Amino acid sequence: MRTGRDSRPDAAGELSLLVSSDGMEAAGLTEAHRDRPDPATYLGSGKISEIASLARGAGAEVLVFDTALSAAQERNIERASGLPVLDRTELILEIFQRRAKSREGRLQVELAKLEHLSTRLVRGWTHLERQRGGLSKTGGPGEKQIELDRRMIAERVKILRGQLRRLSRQRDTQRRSRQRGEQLTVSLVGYTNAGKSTLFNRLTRSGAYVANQLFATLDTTARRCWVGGGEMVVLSDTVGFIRDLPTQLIEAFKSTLDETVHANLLLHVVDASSVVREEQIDSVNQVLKEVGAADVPSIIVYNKADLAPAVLGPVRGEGGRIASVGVSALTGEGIDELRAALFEAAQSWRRDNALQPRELEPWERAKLEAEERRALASGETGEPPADSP
Ligand SMILES: Nc1nc2c(ncn2[C@@H]2O[C@H](COP(=O)(O)OP(=O)(O)OP(=O)(O)O)[C@@H](O)[C@H]2O)c(=O)[nH]1
Ligand SMILES: [Mg+2]
Repeated sequence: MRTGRDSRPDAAGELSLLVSSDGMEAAGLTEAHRDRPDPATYLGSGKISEIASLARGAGAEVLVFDTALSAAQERNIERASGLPVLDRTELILEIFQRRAKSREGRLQVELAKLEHLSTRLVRGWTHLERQRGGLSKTGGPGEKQIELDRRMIAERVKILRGQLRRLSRQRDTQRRSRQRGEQLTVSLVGYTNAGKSTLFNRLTRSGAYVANQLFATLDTTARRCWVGGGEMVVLSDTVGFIRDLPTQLIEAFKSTLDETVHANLLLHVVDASSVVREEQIDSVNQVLKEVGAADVPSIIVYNKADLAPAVLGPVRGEGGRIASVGVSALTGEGIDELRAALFEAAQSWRRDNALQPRELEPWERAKLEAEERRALASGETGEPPADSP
């Protein structure tokens, strides 16, 4: 179900991917356009009954709205249609919950869900009710119950915040020790499903989880990445962004997103084959701004060049620095140019900060050499092309 004046051609595809990423199957899709949403029901009553009968005809068990609904709107649509309703925020929260694997990830999602829940309690509507067994037909819980729920939530939120703060301190320490390594730290950012993990695996020869679903990656992983000429960078794969990322998630994922804020360089990975790639770039820049990473230098990586070959080849911008490169993380096309760009970035970062390459520990050198041997054996030299500095 899509509403509003949203007529981007890819929005339907994104909604279908979101729905399937939550383990559901889309039974049908319908659009509604309203200049101003009804404060009580979002849509008009005629439209809601139309949707309800469509949904029943298609055997749907839940209505998903590709927009944020207020607690009251949600409750009223559920009553009018007789079907449970998920709005866009809740759908994304559900997906995050499915994906969260690490302890930190689980805590972050739980916190985000509770924060969301507490906004829903304000109007005397509780989703705990749904968890307790089906839709209430009697007009919601009593004030006393709401008070209890609210107190329980507040206590749990406090505990979660404390645990997350401790984990965040650990993360800071790890990050500082990495930064003492005096290597350029590079963070992959981009719209969900752009191919960040595929690119991460290609560059670091590791096995991060890749899937054609939204938010496949929730946790941050960092690996060394050899970029040729004896130069190395530390590359992090991170959670993908999406248009209108729920603010509760941004807040809860603060420490994960901090990896991005503290990176020396961002590789902004773009699905070059998407018809809405400019909008996706804007959405990502918006989230970067919200997390305070707007000023971190970045290179745009147009990925999926196998589907959009026009993007191949580096483009230089201000001061001769590389502004964008085109690659296919899938086929490996353009990867040498990307490595060369990283090599260049690492060298100029070193120059700017008057840093010497760090003396490697023996085990690091051994690991690096093994990596290099593997790279050579698989036909990837990892060396910058001959014409680069
Ligand atoms: N054709 C093509 N598909 C690609 C390329 N890179 C990645 N993909 C596919 O795009 C989908 C998403 O890839 P991921 O690497 O999981 O994307 P991601 O950006 O890490 O996604 P999230 O972790 O969900 O944010 C997968 O089906 C990949 O196989 C590419 O260069 N070309
Ligand atoms: Mg990923």
